[in-house]
Amino acid sequence: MTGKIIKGIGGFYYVVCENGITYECKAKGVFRNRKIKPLVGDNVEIEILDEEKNLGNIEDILPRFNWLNRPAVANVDQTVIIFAVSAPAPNFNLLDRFLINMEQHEVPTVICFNKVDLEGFRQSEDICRSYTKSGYEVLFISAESGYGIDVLEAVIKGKTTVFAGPSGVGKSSTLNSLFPDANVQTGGLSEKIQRGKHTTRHSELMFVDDDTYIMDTPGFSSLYTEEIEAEDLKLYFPEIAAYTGTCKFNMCNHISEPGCLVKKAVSDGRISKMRYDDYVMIYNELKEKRKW
Ligand SMILES: Nc1nc2c(ncn2[C@@H]2O[C@H](COP(=O)(O)OP(=O)(O)OP(=O)(O)O)[C@@H](O)[C@H]2O)c(=O)[nH]1
Ligand SMILES: [Zn+2]
Repeated sequence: MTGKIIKGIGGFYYVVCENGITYECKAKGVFRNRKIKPLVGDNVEIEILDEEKNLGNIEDILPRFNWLNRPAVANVDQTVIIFAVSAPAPNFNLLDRFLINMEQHEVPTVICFNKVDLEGFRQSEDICRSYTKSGYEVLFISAESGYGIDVLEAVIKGKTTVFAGPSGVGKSSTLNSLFPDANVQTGGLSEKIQRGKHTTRHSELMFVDDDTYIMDTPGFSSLYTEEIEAEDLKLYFPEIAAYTGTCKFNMCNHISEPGCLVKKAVSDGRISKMRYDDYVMIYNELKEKRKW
């Protein structure tokens, strides 16, 4: 039988199968020789050992189409990154770093700006909207008033979505308005939300309905753990990557080379100046790092 790992604790994996039953499994399959560890989100082949107690054994891990380190999860259709338009004001630099990370792992990202009911929205609206120019889907919502929640609901339907966002942006409120009675289906999404910060949290996919799964990630401070070569950074800004091979120099890094079409696009307003400035800042950081 095939199923999906939704949780892994202490050597046990919880696998939801096509029949809707969750089996508690150990991993003793042949894949162990291949030195891969099962991840939450993995689609697996299981052998059922005990129908009554719902026990099984993971026999094989089906190929992954992507995976993330933090949170550790495989086969992610998308991430929804939540920021507030105000209170707290969006940290666009943090957003850009998050987006790089997702591009690196080839996980599509939907950017969701919450708290549009607040006055402060006017100050950040234009920059928030400019992310569509970078190629991202941008949603505006208010968990408080319910504005846009239906659109977000449609975005996550039938997909496996990782929710991320810095503290205080209203991620929990958003999840609660999406799934007001989630604990019925997920075995305690709202309970989980209320448990707060002091509980050790492990990655866990929550089954919403047919083919719809979500994962809530607590905070995301340790973003920049993976190595990137400065010269590869341009690949992870979609609006910059679009210019690959078009500048005067084929290997142009779009920093200070003559005949750079990216710099021209920035001065013409086709590429966001703020995004480009973040690109240059991070590029220089990566260059500096290499000297050490
Ligand atoms: N005005 C307004 N306030 C909101 C909205 N959504 C959430 N808030 C408020 O923002 C604060 C933070 O909301 P939470 O849902 O706890 O935020 P969180 O992102 O889960 O924060 P952490 O628990 O720290 O990770 C709370 O006081 C909420 O009432 C919204 O759409 N509009
Ligand atoms: Zn260039």
